[in-house]
Amino acid sequence: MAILRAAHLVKRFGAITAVRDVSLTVGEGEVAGLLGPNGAGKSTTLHMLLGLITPDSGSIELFGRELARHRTEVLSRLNFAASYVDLPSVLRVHEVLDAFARLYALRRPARRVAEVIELFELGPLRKRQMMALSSGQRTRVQLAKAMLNAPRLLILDEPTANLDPDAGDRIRSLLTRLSRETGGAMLITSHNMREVERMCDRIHFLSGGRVVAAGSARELAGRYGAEDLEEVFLKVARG
Ligand SMILES: Nc1ncnc2c1ncn2[C@@H]1O[C@H](COP(=O)(O)OP(=O)(O)OP(=O)(O)O)[C@@H](O)[C@H]1O
Repeated sequence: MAILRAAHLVKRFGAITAVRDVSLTVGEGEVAGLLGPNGAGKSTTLHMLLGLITPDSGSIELFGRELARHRTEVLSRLNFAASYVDLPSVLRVHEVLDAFARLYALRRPARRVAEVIELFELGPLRKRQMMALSSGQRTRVQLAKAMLNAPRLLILDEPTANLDPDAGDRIRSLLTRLSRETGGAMLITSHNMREVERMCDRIHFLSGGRVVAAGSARELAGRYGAEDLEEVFLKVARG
């Protein structure tokens, strides 16, 4: 079953058409990638899928229900993390997680907070203020917050941006393990082609606000006569 089905999304900001025609599906347990050059419309697409902005046209179905008509219900089954979203800097790690656990109206908030602290190895940091964390540590808190409600779809906008290769590699391993263990689907944007090759079952390539190619990394490389996804990216981005 498709967890997410978006069809012919369009979004304009005044004279700018950020998204012209984006259709994509994400299946149960699938890790899907959204790739494309700067300004291709990736974040705008994610923000429509999250109900943060409304498409000018097109449709979004999550878990078989229309987002526009079942907003509260479907949004409670997904979560989001992005490198550009800051969590309150004066709060301590456990306070941030406690606050979101309550916001999500979890049945056993304290227990779930303890579980994600363990999962993301945040125990030694739980009393640290957010402002005193490194980028890699902050990313782990973002992901812990995003896993609080055990989402069936986790949407990640550049989850490893700003991380050094070691921290990025740890986060990728963790996300891969999470998707395998929980069976939850993920939709990820990234400019790191090796990350996408390693993590994503299926890739949607955006350019100029349109999906111009979709398939696995291997299928795309074959279709474009390319060695790897990096070469596919260059061929697609340069038309
Ligand atoms: N709120 C807004 N108002 C006006 N234009 C916007 C707005 N948000 C996005 N845009 C424009 O829409 C286009 C798509 O932007 P978007 O952020 O979706 O691209 P992106 O693929 O996520 O890029 P990047 O890889 O740089 O993050 C860009 O031309 C951008 O300038």
